Amino acid sequence: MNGLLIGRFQPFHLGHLEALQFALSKVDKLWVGLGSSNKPVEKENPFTAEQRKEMILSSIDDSMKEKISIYFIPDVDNHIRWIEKIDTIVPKFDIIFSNDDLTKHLYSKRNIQVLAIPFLNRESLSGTNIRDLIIRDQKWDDLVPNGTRNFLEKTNAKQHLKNL
Ligand SMILES: Nc1ncnc2c1ncn2[C@@H]1O[C@H](COP(=O)(O)OP(=O)(O)OP(=O)(O)O)[C@@H](O)[C@H]1O
Ligand SMILES: NC(=O)c1ccc[n+]([C@@H]2O[C@H](COP(=O)(O)O)[C@@H](O)[C@H]2O)c1
Repeated sequence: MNGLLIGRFQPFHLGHLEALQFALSKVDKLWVGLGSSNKPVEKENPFTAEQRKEMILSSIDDSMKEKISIYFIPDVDNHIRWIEKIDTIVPKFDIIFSNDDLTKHLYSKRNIQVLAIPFLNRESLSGTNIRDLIIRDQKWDDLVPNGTRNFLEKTNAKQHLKNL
């Protein structure tokens, strides 16, 4: 069985890692969709799709890499066209992993199971919170995997975020 999990991963954090592990406990192959791949870099979307892919690949081990493929999913002005667009980008899948009501609704008319993802420590583990901690010079590095931490440090993400 194949599954799809779409997220923004701005940046890829330990909650996202847990979400991928949860999804992989249900499917053999997981397509990870990097949402808003066509959005310009801005405060809420500070990292490009290529950079988010780098964070994910440097944060997961080889056995996970074998089961995951990453795809770029652009935003589209119409939701129906968005899921049609996804069909042209990712291979067939049986399950979509999402906590988003709109995504659940969009796929409810198809023969695709929608599974909710259990949240891990959601108060701390959200992209919004981590971006905010980085900007405010607060401790954030224990909320992300090593791959993401190294990426954010080497690219001087603090300054980048402050400049947006
Ligand atoms: N703490 C968490 N534990 C488990 N799953 C999570 C957690 N945070 C996000 N997810 C899931 O990961 C997927 C991608 O989420 P997304 O990229 O929107 O992250 P986010 O941290 O909520 O982002 P932001 O705060 O920037 O909106 C979604 O399915 C979301 O439900
Ligand atoms: N019409 C659209 O382009 C459309 C609809 C729903 C979600 N998305 C994208 O999917 C990604 C994940 O969204 P949620 O965090 O709302 O599940 C985001 O990048 C979001 O922009 C796009």
